[in-house]
Amino acid sequence: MPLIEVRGLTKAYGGRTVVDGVSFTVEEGEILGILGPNGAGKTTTVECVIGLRAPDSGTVRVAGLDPVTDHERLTRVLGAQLQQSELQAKLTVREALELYAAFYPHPADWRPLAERLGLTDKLDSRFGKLSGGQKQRLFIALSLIGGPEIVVLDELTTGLDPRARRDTWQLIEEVRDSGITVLLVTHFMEEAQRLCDRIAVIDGGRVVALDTPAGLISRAANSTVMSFTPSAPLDERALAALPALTSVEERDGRYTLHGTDETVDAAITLLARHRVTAHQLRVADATLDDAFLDLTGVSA
Ligand SMILES: Nc1ncnc2c1ncn2[C@@H]1O[C@H](COP(=O)(O)OP(=O)(O)OP(=O)(O)O)[C@@H](O)[C@H]1O
Repeated sequence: MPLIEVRGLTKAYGGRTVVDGVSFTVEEGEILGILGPNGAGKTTTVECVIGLRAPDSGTVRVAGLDPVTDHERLTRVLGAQLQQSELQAKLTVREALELYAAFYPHPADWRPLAERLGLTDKLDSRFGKLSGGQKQRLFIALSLIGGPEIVVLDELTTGLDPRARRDTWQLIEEVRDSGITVLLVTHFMEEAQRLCDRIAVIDGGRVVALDTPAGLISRAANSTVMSFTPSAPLDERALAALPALTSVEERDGRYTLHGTDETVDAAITLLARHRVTAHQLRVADATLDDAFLDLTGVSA
């Protein structure tokens, strides 16, 4: 049985539908990513999963519980870090951990948690004085303190420098490896590709694709990109007739072909037949970014 099950979720604000029949499941032990352009309905969806908002229609079950009517029991199995989480600036890290531990009947010991998250030497620092990365580590600790089976992380690494972001990714992997199921809202393609077992792409309040990162990439219309500078002029008509070619551009004598592996094989054969050398030949796979652009029409 999936740990999270969302079926036909719909939510409107002031008559405007922003989540429109969203369905997905999150299986035990996986990291499911929710990816989508600004205003796609990601946060609203996640707020329904954690019981902060009631759906207009559809059902949400988390570990078999209704997040709205079973909210009390839900907090024992689900921890959350929300977008733009804040704490009082004067609260120390230790005070925050103790305060959150007091919310739960059987909290995890916060000391090893703080140790694991590299917060031990920050226990007496005030929240307002922490760096962005330290704040995020504290929020991860706070989301784990109740000993949850599931954590929901919304835009966890927004605003972090690349180093802090990578450290946070490693922490999330450790959380998953400890057996906790993760629902992750993110804007970052690299983050989604690295961390997520599956990704639900949401656009305009609907799930437009749900697949593994590799599965999404293979759906991109232009799954392979080849570029080269030919040693002699090319027969453009022969190029345009290459199989599975979706576009060809020429700029300052350099050609870029979008297509599939079949296009690349045929282009190489064509060049060889005409005894043309392909200088600075580059062949690259499409990225999750390309797939996202294809699916949503918006660049990440
Ligand atoms: N409380 C609210 N009242 C009215 N409209 C809202 C409210 N919360 C969100 N919206 C609107 O609903 C739409 C979806 O917002 P939501 O925050 O769920 O999207 P998102 O995908 O998380 O966006 P972002 O990536 O920008 O955080 C947006 O157009 C937003 O302006």
